Formats: sequence, structure tokens, C-alpha cells
Amino acid sequence: MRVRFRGVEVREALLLQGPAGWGEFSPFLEYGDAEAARWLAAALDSGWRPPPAAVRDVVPVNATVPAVRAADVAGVLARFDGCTTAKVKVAEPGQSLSDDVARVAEVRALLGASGRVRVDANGAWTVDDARRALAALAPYELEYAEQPCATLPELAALRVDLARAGLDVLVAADESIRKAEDPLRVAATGSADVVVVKVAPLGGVASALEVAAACGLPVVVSSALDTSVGIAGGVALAAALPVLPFACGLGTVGLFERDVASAPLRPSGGVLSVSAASDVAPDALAQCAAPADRREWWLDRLVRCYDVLARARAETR
Ligand SMILES: O=C(O)CCC(=O)c1ccccc1C(=O)O
Ligand SMILES: [Mg+2]
Repeated sequence: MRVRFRGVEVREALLLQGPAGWGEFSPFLEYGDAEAARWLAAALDSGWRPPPAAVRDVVPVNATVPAVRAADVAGVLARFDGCTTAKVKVAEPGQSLSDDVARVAEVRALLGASGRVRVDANGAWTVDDARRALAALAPYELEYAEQPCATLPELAALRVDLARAGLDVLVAADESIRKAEDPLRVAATGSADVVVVKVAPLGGVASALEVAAACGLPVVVSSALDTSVGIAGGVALAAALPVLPFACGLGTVGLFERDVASAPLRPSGGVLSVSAASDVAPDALAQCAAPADRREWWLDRLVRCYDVLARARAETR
């Protein structure tokens, strides 16, 4: 990583190659096998099943701004060519609301009035914190706040509070979709206006497409900090959605120092092209190769997660 992002400084991924292409298995290191197994289902889906039919040629992409100092915002935005929407991380542990306000103000100043700015608190705020923070951020006209609070009842309560306070900011659900037993509860309980849909944690493009359709809410496709292999899955999902009202969080290859593809899937002119082939390049792969002990760790994890999937499939038979 160029900049530390959600505590990650080195991003690790296991890539596998199937008859339909490459697949990425890169659950975060702290995830247990049950959660990581869904990411494996996505990798297998990508390697063994062709993507769904695309209904668009390009996918608009947002810049992703980690919880950096305001002075470092320009350098981050420069890595997202032509992106006029930015997602800004807020509520970082150890930082204060004034850090968030300064970072968001800088993003708004650099994007100008026609840019779109959203924030992501990763569930760190209470309902009161969120109302206070979103009031302080109101001058910067946010398009939405992603996972402002952790739970569905809090998100639902916040939506009511924001409306009462005349604060006109949409609430988006991310963790409440990707880490939930039942991702459809977000929509069913009126807990969000927008849903963030990620291919890997939802078990693949086909199942993410089903979740998106069943939610019946506007969808933003976002990355899980994937290599170009995983990003290609996000692009396939975004390309297949009947409507795509927001820029997608698929520009994150720009946060990496290196990537595994010959032509890394980084946005140009604010978009990713749906047809852009991104072949895994042997020399790029070699440059990203993990040390032997990490390789062993990932292969063990792969075997354990495959076992989780195989057992789940045997049960449903
Ligand atoms: O949405 C984006 O702009 C990029 C993706 C992103 O923020 C992300 C990437 C990996 C893990 C968690 C998150 C997140 O949205 O919280
Ligand atoms: Mg998020």
C-alpha cells in the first residue's frame, strides 16, 4: 500500500486460475474461515463462470481517500485520474471530528462545487456522534454517509434523526450488507437509502447481482481493496446492473504500489472501461510474490475455506 488503509499496510491475495479466468481470494487476515469462505466462493465463481451480460461500456469510479492529513489529500486525489467523486474515510480511531472536517473540506475545495463527496465511517459513530458529525460536515454537501453506525437499528434511528434535523444526507450500508447473515434485512428494515455491494464478501458476481436486485435500493459497487483480478469482478457486476446512479469504489488499485496485472485496472478520465482486459502478468506476479511462510499460510487457509464450502454444499444437497 502507498498509504495505510483500514489498518492494512501490505495487502495479501491468493490468485487462482480457472477455465474462465483468474479469481482472487483475499479475505482480510483477521477474518475467520466461515466469513473467508464466502470470498473463496467469489474466487471460484470468477475462475469457473463467465461474467453476466454487460449493459454499459464504462463504469464511473470514485477516488478513495484514506484517513490522511488534509495536506496529503491532493497527493491521494492525483492517483485517481479524472474522478469527480471522492469517498473520504472518517471516524478513524485516534483522530477527531476536526480532522475529519479538515480532510472533507480539503476534498471539497479540490473537487469544486460540481464534485461529489461522500464519507465512510465504517460503523464507528453512535447515532449522536453521527448526527453531530454530519451536521458539522453539512457545509460540504455530502452525497451520502457510508455505514455511519454499526447496527441496523442505529442506522434506521439516524435516518429519522437526520430528517428531523433537516440534514439532507443519504445513508449507505456497507458492513451491514457484506458482513450480515442476511444482507436483505437492510432494505426490509428501512435502515439505508443506498446499498454498497462488494463481490468478494457476497460470494461472487452472480450472487452479488441477486442481492442487489432483491434489495431494491440504489447500488454502489465497491472494491474490497482487491488487486486488478478482484476489481475486474466489481466492474463486471457494475456493468451488469440495470441502473448505476453513483460512481463506484473500484479505483482502489491506485492505492497500491504495485499490482499483478500488465495493465492495472486504474480509472482514466474518471471511469473504468468494461472491456479493458487486464491480464495477470508473469513478471508483475513475480514482483508481488509472497514469502514462503505467507504462501503456506494462504494455502492452508484455502484448504480450510474450501472445506467450509464443501460442507455447506453437502448440507444443502
Ligand atoms: O469504496 C471505496 O471507495 C473503496 C473501497 C473501500 O473503501 C473499502 C475497501 C476495503 C475494505 C473496506 C472498504 C470500505 O468501504 O469500508
Ligand atoms: Mg465502507
